[in-house]
Amino acid sequence: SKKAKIWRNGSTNELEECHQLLGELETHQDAWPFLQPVNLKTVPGYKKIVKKPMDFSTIREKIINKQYSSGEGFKDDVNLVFDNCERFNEDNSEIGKAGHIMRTFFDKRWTELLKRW
Ligand SMILES: Oc1ccc2c(c1)N[C@H](O)CC2
Repeated sequence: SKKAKIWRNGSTNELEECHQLLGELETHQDAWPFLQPVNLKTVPGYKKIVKKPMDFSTIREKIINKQYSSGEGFKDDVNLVFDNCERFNEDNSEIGKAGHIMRTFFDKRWTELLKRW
């Protein structure tokens, strides 16, 4: 829920399950556009167009540094990766297609996790 400021039932295994799911995202064959931050110095327009850059390595750092107060914050950052991708890339481009595949994969796994919590 929006107001949740702690992990549901306070269990640490939710945080571990987000960390495991992140591993599945990082090892997916279509993850390559999302593994590292976009280089704002070399990609024309990206810094202006994408207000909140996000990538899987940044999400990993945030988990490790306990910067998520809820599973929702983790989910929001993963969705931010895919929303940024849609903003900057044509749907039928290689990176645009990878973003749609990765979003579909994440949505399914996230739904499965929510059913278990
Ligand atoms: O042609 C290009 C070149 C660089 C990038 C993209 C497309 N899309 C990524 O979202 C951001 C980086």
